[in-house]
Amino acid sequence: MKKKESSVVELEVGEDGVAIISINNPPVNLLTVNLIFTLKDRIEEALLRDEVKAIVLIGSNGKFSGGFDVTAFGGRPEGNKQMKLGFVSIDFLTDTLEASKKPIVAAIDGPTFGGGLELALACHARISTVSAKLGLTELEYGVIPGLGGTQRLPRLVSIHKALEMILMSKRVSGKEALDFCLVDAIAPADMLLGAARQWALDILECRRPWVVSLYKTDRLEPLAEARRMFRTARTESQKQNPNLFHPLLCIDVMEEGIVSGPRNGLWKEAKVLEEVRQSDICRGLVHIFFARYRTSKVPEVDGKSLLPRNMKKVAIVGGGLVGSGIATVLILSNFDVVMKEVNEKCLSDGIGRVKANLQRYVEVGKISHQKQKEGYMLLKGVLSYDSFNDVDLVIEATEGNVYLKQQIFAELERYCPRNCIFSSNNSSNLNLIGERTKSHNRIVGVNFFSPAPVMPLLEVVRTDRTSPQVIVDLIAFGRKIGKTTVVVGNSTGFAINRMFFLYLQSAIWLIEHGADVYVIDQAMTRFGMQLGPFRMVDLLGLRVTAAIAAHFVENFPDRSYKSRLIQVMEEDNREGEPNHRGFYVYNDNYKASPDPEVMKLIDSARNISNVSINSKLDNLSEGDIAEMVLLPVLNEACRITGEGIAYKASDLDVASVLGMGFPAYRGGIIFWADSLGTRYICSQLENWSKVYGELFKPCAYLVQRAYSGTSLGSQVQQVKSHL
Ligand SMILES: C[C@H](O)CC(=O)SCCNC(=O)CCNC(=O)[C@H](O)C(C)(C)COP(=O)(O)OP(=O)(O)OC[C@H]1O[C@@H](n2cnc3c(N)ncnc32)[C@H](O)[C@@H]1OP(=O)(O)O
Repeated sequence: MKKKESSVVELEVGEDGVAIISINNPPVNLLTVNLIFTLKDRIEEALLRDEVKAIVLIGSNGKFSGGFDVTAFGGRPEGNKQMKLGFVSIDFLTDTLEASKKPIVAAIDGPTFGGGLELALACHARISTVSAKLGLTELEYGVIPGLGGTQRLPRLVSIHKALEMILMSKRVSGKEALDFCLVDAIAPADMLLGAARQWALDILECRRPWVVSLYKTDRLEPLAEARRMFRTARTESQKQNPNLFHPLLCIDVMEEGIVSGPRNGLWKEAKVLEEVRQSDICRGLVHIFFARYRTSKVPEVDGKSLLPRNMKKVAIVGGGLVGSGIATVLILSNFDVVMKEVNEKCLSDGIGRVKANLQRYVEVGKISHQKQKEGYMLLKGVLSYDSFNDVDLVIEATEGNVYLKQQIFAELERYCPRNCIFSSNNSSNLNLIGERTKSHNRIVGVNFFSPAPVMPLLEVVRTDRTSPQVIVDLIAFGRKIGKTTVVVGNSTGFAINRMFFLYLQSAIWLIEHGADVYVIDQAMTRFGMQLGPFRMVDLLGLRVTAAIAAHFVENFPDRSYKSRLIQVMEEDNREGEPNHRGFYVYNDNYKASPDPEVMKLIDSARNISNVSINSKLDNLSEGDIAEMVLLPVLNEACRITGEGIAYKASDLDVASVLGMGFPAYRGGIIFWADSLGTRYICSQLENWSKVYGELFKPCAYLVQRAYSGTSLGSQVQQVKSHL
């Protein structure tokens, strides 16, 4: 065998005349402009060499390609190479690779996303392993498939399926891909190369079809139906994300290819890609993509030398709403779970809630009956700590006071193994909770957000004594249960609840001073928040909200706005979603409708607090509302950073997106604020605080950043945590 190597793309010609071209750019074989040009050289070389009859394209180490390196997106194009990116799809993929006179087959294993899958789509056949993961995920980064994916995918799998895959950035397994003809055959990983090789020779010898995806038409729907599908897709996309324009441009590009022919579609794709990759939306989404990776880099925790311990069994103390939600998450991730309660009744209620959660998942098709059955087997209910002798982690999720929690932690120390991690899911001070133990190095906060099975964030709270090993273990634990972990320092409310509280405070302040509940919620969802503040309170439940509020007012009396509204609503028997009455009323399917009665309750709260309506606040624009609600949240985020509770500003971006529903395409609360500028924000808050009071007063950290003209996202000089 003759072998020619380049650092990132290798070419090797076998005795059967099949050239194996292998992408070799660890860890996930990302594509860069340079790599693509090298790949083009290798393919041209193989096409020129007489002994080469056919070509197989593969990725090294069982990973076809994680797609294009998205660091290239979100900024200005740099130099000529970047400028060529959009045109690679025509010069190289279409006119060289797809038009080649020798058959080219993609051998697909592992991640095959974005540009990686687009490379494979331009080949004349695709052989995959069952477990490979394929998808055109570009919309998640604010761009569109730019290497021909908008044109080839509909022609291979139908317009209907392509729209679904591209607009939802849907990832499918090799097995699913075979079912709808995205791949031509499946092979076991150790036989993949051989199967692809044979397939390429079969094409050459006319035993298999030589398919040029770009010109395939047999799977396309008739034109009138296609137009209807594009129209529906536009309407749906606008309904779901009215502020995003790149999905609409993507649909335009797909339609162009169907109506005016694929070559025109390719040119339009190239043009649109250049446009969207420089947009603010792309910048925000790429920022969040990398910020999520950075959350696992925690000061004084060496993630390279410390290996996470394998956790298998978790105990949960408390089977209430929160405890049973956490138990559900863990069971679905195959952990053995021990749930402890204080008496038979509470225990059977707790277990009943977990079972109801699993049953609901079966009904909506999220899990199979088999998985439900396995879930039941993983859960054990207990009334004593006796079966805690082999648990790896305990999560305390009770509603008790600090004294009761101290007692629980003292018991844990008696019954659990020496390496077991003790954690608490609440906003109390961890140093206080662990006071009656000698286990401070393994005490940590593990905060899930409600509803635990749905919310993708895990907040891990570290005290000054929590060991780095515990942090490494919990980051791995978070990954295993499908959550992104943000590690923060120990303080009242930690990070996410502090931001959430301000979201609520500023909104309540506005309605008590004259703004309308539903106008505020609408302004915030139009800004892009997943839920307006009042809809969010209903989802969380008024009882939980009242508890968070009381905690804050007690701990931050000088800057808390002391409203009686939540209390007045509770007295009116409003629990939020749990009893279908809160700021909204809910039908049996939890569809929310405004409730005119709420106005009367707001009036009572105003009377109790002696607040009068300010006519200026009646007529705020949606943009003004968004700023008046969110700048106090940002102010709190600045305090959290300034106090050293958050280690990186970008951690709060991730926390705001995953924990509060802040729009990812605005890059998170800090990234968004930097787009407004610290001087502007500070002067807005200063003006409001003069008229409206302490709630709006900019904190010292923000004032200092505004004064020095430094962005909030730039590296924080690490302030010592106030622990
Ligand atoms: C022009 C084209 O149409 C546009 C495109 O191709 S858009 C890009 C589409 N690609 C994707 O959506 C893939 C995104 N990546 C992933 O889903 C996962 O990384 C993966 C499934 C490929 C691999 O997962 P896994 O093996 O767990 O590795 P993971 O830890 O995630 O990533 C390894 C490193 O690669 C980086 N990385 C992964 N995908 C990247 C990408 N597309 N761009 C830049 N960096 C990327 C990660 O940041 C990480 O860096 P770090 O080690 O410095 O933290």
